[in-house]
Amino acid sequence: MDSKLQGKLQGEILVSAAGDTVIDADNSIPCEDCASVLTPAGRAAVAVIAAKGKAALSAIDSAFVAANGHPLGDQVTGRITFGHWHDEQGHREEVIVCRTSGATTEVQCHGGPTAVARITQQLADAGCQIIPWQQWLEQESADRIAAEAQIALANSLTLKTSAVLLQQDGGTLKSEIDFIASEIAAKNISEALQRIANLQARIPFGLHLTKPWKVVIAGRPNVGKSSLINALLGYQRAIVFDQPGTTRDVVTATTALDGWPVELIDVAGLRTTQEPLEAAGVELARKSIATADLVLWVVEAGSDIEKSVAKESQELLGPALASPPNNLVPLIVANKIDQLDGTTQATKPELPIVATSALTGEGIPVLIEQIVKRLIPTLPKADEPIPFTLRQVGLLDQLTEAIQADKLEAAKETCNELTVGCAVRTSS
Ligand SMILES: Nc1nc2c(ncn2[C@@H]2O[C@H](COP(=O)(O)OP(=O)(O)OP(=O)(O)O)[C@@H](O)[C@H]2O)c(=O)[nH]1
Ligand SMILES: [Mg+2]
Repeated sequence: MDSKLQGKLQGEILVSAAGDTVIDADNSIPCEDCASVLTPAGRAAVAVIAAKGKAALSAIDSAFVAANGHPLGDQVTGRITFGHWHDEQGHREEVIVCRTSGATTEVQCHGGPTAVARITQQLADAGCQIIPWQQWLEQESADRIAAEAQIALANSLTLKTSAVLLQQDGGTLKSEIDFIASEIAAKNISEALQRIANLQARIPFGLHLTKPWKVVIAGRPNVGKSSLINALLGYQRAIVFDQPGTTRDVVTATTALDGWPVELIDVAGLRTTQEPLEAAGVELARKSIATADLVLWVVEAGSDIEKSVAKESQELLGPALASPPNNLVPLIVANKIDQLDGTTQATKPELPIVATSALTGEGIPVLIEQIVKRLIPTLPKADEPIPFTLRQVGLLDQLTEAIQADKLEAAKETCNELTVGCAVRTSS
């Protein structure tokens, strides 16, 4: 597995673009009396609070007065009931309550934070543990992968990433793991290992379904990096100025390229400088490059691009760029092609270079195409199973190790752990 993923597995909790803690916390610890706000925080029209357990249900029963006059216990399961929520200070609020199953009840109230806080506080005072919505989803699920897909969907950034996650929510990944488990049971070990390897090859793609790919736009000062980020975004995000050393801070913007979420990162032009502020910018630029999924190395279009690219990549990025791991081989962009005359165009370099003009927009569609090709070299087919959480990644590694060590019972248990949700575990 690549070292970046390994680092993440050792304790980092994935954070979505919205800054929300998402899919890799261990949400499987069951709680008896608990409640959770299932709708996002904010001034939404309606909030949904789900609760389960004896303490929760008796707290709802004493605060909720149904318009049909029946107590909560007599309300029909699966049918919504209009009524009022009362608190100890005598406040009254219109709510809809639904017993969604024998054990769980949903309260739908006004979506403002005060209404939500009042109801959850009453539930907490009655002894209910208030848990995050991700934990609620996992606890209530019979299929752990479907719960993870639903959590990931809330953090999905584009229609394309959502479509892939919906596919996994619908059972594609679970069916594959179940099939692998049956192959292990039948002792078809090489087939099982091959299928696990196929899943593992799709991990880098899967983990980016909830986290944009990072693309750093790097190069010498004044080559048009900031102009390119603006051209790719379609609006003026970064300051452009005809003076080398304009960009100092790291400027980021999230967009979709061909429907895939990408964080574009514009940085200071790389050069040796004695000016402390610019040197700080160059240092930040190097740090961004080190964590990128792809680096665009921008040069000014001209007759001796090959020479300048080779020289620059050695001087400015050092051996890391000259012989990097695959994903950091930079994509060379020759910008300002509008300045080339007929002679220099005729001697365009042999290197695989994308020629652009940030000024006129020429070459930008090709650049987008090439970026996407580099980020997603093989696009999985619509119905392919794709692992998309660090928990799944870790368990797939564990599964391979168990099979290779001929510990087939442990391997079957790992398959079970991958797929079976908390609701089944706690009931069995
Ligand atoms: N003719 C032409 N000029 C361009 C093009 N792209 C950028 N420029 C000009 O080049 C100058 C520098 O552009 P920037 O985008 O600020 O360059 P940069 O690489 O971000 O520069 P630093 O932030 O200083 O590293 C500006 O005057 C731009 O208008 C282009 O494609 N064609
Ligand atoms: Mg700039």
